[in-house]
Amino acid sequence: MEETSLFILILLVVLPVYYLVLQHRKLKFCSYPPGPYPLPIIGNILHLSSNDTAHVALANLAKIHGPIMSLKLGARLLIVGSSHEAATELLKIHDRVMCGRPVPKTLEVLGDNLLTLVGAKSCTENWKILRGIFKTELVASEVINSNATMREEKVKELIDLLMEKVGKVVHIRDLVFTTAANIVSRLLFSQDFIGIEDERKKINLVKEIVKLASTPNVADYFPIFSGLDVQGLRRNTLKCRESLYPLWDVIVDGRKESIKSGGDSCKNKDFLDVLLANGFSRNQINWILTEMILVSVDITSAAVEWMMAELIKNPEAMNKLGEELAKEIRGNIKLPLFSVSGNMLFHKAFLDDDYYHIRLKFCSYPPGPYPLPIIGNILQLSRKDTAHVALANLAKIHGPIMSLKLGARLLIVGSSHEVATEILKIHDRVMCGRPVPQTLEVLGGDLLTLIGAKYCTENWKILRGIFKTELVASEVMNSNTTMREEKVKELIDLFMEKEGKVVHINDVVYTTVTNILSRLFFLKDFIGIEDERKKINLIQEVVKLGSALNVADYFPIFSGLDVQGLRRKALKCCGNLYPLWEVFVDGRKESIKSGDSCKDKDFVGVLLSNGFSRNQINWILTEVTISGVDTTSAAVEWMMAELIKNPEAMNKLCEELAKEISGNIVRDSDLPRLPYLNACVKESLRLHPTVALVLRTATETCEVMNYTIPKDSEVWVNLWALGRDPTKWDDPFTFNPNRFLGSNLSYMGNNFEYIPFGSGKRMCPGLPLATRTVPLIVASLVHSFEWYLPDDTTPADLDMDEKLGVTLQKANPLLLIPKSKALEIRI
Ligand code: HEM
Repeated sequence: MEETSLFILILLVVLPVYYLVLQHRKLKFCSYPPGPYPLPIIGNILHLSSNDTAHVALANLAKIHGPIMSLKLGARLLIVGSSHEAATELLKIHDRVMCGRPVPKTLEVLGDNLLTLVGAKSCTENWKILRGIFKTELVASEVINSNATMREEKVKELIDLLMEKVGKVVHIRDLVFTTAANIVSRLLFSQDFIGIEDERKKINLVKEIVKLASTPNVADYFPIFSGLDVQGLRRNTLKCRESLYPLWDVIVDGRKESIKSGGDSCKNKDFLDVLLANGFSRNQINWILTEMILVSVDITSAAVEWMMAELIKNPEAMNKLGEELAKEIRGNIKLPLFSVSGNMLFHKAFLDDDYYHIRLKFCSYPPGPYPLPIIGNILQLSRKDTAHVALANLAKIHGPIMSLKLGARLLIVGSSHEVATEILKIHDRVMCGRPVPQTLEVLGGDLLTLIGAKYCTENWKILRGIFKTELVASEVMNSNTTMREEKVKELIDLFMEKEGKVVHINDVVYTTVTNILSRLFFLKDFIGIEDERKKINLIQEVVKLGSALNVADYFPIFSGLDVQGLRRKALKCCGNLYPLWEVFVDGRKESIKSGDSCKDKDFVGVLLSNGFSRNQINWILTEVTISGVDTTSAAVEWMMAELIKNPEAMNKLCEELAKEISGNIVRDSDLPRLPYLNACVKESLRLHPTVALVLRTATETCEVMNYTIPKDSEVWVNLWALGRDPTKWDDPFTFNPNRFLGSNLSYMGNNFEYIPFGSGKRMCPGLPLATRTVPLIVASLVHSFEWYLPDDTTPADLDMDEKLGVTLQKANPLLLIPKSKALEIRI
């Protein structure tokens, strides 16, 4: 027994030593490439003991042993090529033979027996199939081209994220890692793999698998350990798989479901669709998705990180690249990282434990007046009622695109037609947000809202759709012609009664316009003679509160508070206004209930039949009224003031009306035959755009005129400045309607030197109503009356001072005395 034990012991000790000696000798005497002397058993492992600098160690060894070397890693022979000749022989001449891949045993646990690309030990038929699918479905030139927008979007998201981190330290590789992973995942299964909410979880998971796969596994080099997992690498890899595969399962199951339910026919087929259509198993798909992400993402993000590090380290190259980009790139997807030379400074690059962290400092906002600490440029706009003029003056100093700070908020102001074009046309999709004062938020809250919509949400779209079809569609406009004419006739009758007396033009017109709207709302006048000013005052109070500067909007410290009492007052105001709407809304409900079918096609009827709540309807009526009445009545007042101030224009208009109108009543159908009237309206809106500042917010970070406009900045377009731009208008401060005669400048928001109704997604939806109401009222006033200024004021004395609230009003109301022309009715 003892002998047997001894024999086994000898076998166990002597045979491996004999085997190793043999191996060692074989190595010595065969004509393998030269290399450092291998130690018994471990070979040259000590030469490469530091895994993360093996490439450097090998390059140094190549200096001694030549461009092709042999080393021993445990039991494995390793050949290393380090010159282009060696590379040519290995990868070109002997490509067919050298096409195997050493797959670490760690990874084998994941991909073994499966079709695999990077994990294929030799170029098998299965490998060929998979590589074929990869090439056709992922990287064929049509696929690459058709996914250009997707890639640009992903990079844009990266840029937006960097914009949010302006001035902070960012981890370049991690951020790019997410972008690269999502670009690949979009190709694979049309979804982002790493969402914002995932934070580092998924990134860490992928990195962990990469790390495990690249850790030398003793089982790969010492057959004696083959099949064992002494370092726990396989166990840890399987653990990672347990976390990763369920993530793939969700995606694959979701896709299977959608295919089962008929699928999304509009969606292009992606890689996953092809795998499923080809009957790939769940395990197979999980592995393919894993290896695609593993091989592509780490490598791509490292490449970007290195390139950034080199550019930072080589400012000359960075500048040259910056110049090339500034010269060649047009449009908004310019990478701000390389923004126009000098606009952005990379302050410092430094190494920490693992990665380059790069501190970025952006200075690429548009120029503007120097902001004071905390309050910023608020003092420059302290007189809110002339903010449009102050901004136009600042633009003369700082240029047509400026940035200012209002407390904590960044404000971008555009004052030229080029800037307006970029903001409202080129970047309309991004600039479609609206800054809603916290005062108004309490009223609109969670309700469907138009003017109060911070973003162009689905709800906003629904409401805008209803607004357009039910209030201003051409059929609605045409079918309500008589109603509008009647309301204007009432206005004329009222002035007839006041003949010889001083009248407040805006007040009277205000009532007319409110009632034109309320007739569209619920077929009744909202403001009756008996109401005196109560309802008008209430509406005007809501407008005033909505336009008052609320500190909570500019200083986050006050956010949610109501230090000026604006929200409280707005709520109180609506508390008084809403019951007044409700009288009419309830009336409409009753009439619908009692089957008054011919009257169910008004706005409120449509809102009720669509199940809108009482509160919702109250708010919609309020917001349409506040956006429509103030603007329209101010437009009439300004135009009347200009006509009084410019008797020549007034006479010309009177002549046109006398010639074209057959009778004492101007009809809606007459308007197209009155070119001078229409030119007067346009000219008046040029000088006095009743919405002087178009207010938007940037919903994403973008670039305008090569400047960075960060997400959430407030963006104003100064229509008042556009209308008075001397580079676009001859004699811009003179009221000269002739300039619009024969001109093709329309209200449609296509000519950016003239956009009184705004442009793009948030353009005024009330335009069709406004452009038929304003000329009808003014033509009627001018056709029926001669107008005189009170107190012997001459037209030259008439002041044109402005006051900016939500709308641009005449600071001193226009007071006039009507004298009937006592026209004969001509039939
Ligand atoms: C002369 C009269 C008017 C002028 C000059 C005017 C001008 C404007 C302007 C410049 C805007 C902002 C556009 C933009 O952001 O690009 C706007 C928005 C709006 N206007 Fe008018 N408007 C007038 C009459 C009306 C009328 C009569 C109504 C309603 C019947 C109305 C309802 C609205 C609404 C609801 C918005 C907000 C749209 C949104 O944010 O989606 N407007 N208006």
